[in-house]
Amino acid sequence: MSASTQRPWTPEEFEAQLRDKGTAYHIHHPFNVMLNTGKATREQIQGWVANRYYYQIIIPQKDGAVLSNCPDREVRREWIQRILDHDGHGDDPGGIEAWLRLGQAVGLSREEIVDQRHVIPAVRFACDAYLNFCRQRPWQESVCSSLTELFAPIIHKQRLANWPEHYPWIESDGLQYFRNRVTQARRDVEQGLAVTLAYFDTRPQQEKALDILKFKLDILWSMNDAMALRYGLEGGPK
Ligand SMILES: O=C(O)c1cc(C(=O)O)c2c(n1)C(=O)C(=O)c1cc(C(=O)O)[nH]c1-2
Repeated sequence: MSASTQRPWTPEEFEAQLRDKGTAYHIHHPFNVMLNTGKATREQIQGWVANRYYYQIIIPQKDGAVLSNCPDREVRREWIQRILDHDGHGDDPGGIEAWLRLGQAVGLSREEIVDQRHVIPAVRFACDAYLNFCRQRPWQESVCSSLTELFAPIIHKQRLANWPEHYPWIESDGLQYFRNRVTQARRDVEQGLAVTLAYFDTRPQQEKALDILKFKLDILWSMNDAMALRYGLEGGPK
């Protein structure tokens, strides 16, 4: 039976299908496994932090794109929080600043992170693909593409659990970004899931949502591929 004639999945089934995609999350990428099992060198950690900075600065830009495409005031009222989380507001310096502190804690200068001298072209292309997708697609599709965050609390918790043990030279304050994200990501996912489960309501639409999530998983995966190529893997290429 083709997808077009099949009954839609129930919200529970659909959510389970989305969660199943977690097998392709970058938590399983050899470069991330190396980082989170204590096998990375100082240079590899620095390379990861400097490159991931580019993802960090793209995120609020893509959230601005979602806002600009969304005519629903109720959604915008919640979504705008994501920009505040990353850019900061009032006394809260925000996630990008927290990332810069992480960079300094791993031994990078603020300047060399901000001027993006370490950002690998393929990492830039991958992040830009995410931004361009969110600029061009209906806002609900962009919301769906944010759902890799379903799997993010685990990866942040893994870092918080393993880095202090394996990399005691990184000051604990530097890990604040990850602490903040555990709760922020859970809240983001609640909103993102509600929109996605409501909007993609036929089987072909639901299948499309799975493809969108895979596209985003591929962005994160290819960033890791690029970093593995540049900085190497423990024990050589895999
Ligand atoms: O460290 C990670 O592995 C990781 C992954 C992801 C993700 O799954 O997209 C995000 C983040 N971190 C993150 O910190 C973050 O703020 C974030 C926002 C988004 C998004 O797509 O809107 N993803 C992620």
